[in-house]
Amino acid sequence: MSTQFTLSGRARALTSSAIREILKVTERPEVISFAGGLPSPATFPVERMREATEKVLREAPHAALQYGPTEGYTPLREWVAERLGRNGAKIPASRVLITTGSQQGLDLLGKVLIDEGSKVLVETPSYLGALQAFSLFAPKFASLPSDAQGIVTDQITPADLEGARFLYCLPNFQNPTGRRMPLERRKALVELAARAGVPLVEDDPYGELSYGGEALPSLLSMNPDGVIYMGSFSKVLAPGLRLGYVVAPEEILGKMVQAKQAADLHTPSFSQRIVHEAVQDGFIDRHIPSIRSLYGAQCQHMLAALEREFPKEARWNRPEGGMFIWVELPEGIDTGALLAKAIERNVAFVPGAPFYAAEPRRNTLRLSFVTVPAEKIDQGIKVLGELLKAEIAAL
Ligand SMILES: Cc1ncc(COP(=O)(O)O)c(CN[C@@H](CCCC(=O)O)C(=O)O)c1O
Repeated sequence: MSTQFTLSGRARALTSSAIREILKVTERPEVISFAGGLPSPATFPVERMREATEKVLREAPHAALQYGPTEGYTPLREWVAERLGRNGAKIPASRVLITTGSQQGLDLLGKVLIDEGSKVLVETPSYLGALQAFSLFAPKFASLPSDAQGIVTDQITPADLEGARFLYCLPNFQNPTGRRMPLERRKALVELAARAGVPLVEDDPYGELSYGGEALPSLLSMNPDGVIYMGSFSKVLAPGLRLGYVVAPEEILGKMVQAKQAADLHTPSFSQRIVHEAVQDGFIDRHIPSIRSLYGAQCQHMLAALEREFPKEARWNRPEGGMFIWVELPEGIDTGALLAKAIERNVAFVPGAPFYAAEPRRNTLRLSFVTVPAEKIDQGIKVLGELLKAEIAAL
């Protein structure tokens, strides 16, 4: 009798991350990948991390290799709270939970806030990793009207907000569109959500990657008791550390801690202590300008290549920070089918459809401009331009 595995209904409903699936293909060195939001390896502070690792193993080896508290390494929680405080959000360290990447924060939020059929408000489009994490709990997504500046707050009605468990948004350099929500809309969104009693979930892994260096106030800073904030070390240090954090009012955070206990007990002590050591003495503030400068140059390089190589019918944004350019093509173009042809020519991107909770616009695609060097951007965009011109000619 062969072993019979019976999948749970939840497992049967699981789908793969389009980004993760494409990344399997892009491991071939000849592939020029604009797919994953993988930070440029040139930004990884290798020497700093080596020194921090050696210091941690010299000064606190047993604590670094031992189990630790689910909430996280207290000095790191305090560092996060202090840094957010300098950016205008006065919150106690007791509201900070260190997570295994901010992606785990999305999973924990789903576990704690979503029942089957719960109404969850999202942007149009939104981060596919969040849609995937939340979908595990079978919510009823409601996509909010959005434009080049994010959620169109003056089109939100009380009926939109009625009964929503939370509203998930990315005000800074949004994934996948690269857009940034202006101050007036941030204030309006916080006001609308507070009046309706709907929690805001502010996902902010790219907040410090503004090319101009200036920052707009976080939603968290405007209403700490009504906003759950998520941050990450992935884009300002390195994603392989798998270190992120969630900031939430104590009642919710306590439930996320319980959910995390059941998931992984705690975030690796080793990573937390190394990162805490690495970020001392203002290292992050000295390090981030070099990332902004590189990504700003990469962005300008890709924009020039798009102007040069893409068909005149294509439209795209001009981001002021972050890692992504969002391309819209004529109706009838299916970027899912286009990806297969692009991969045959060793170029990869993420088709737009998986970023939509409903009514996917298949004539869209996301390009990450930070991961490959400038000359590869030229080569890859030239190939995509040729493929797009052929597709449009065949419409
Ligand atoms: C809005 C938003 N929220 C959370 C995450 C997860 O970042 P971490 O877990 O903190 O590394 C991300 C990272 N997303 C990247 C990386 C995904 C990498 C991958 O799936 O391999 C992307 O969209 O390509 C994000 O953009």
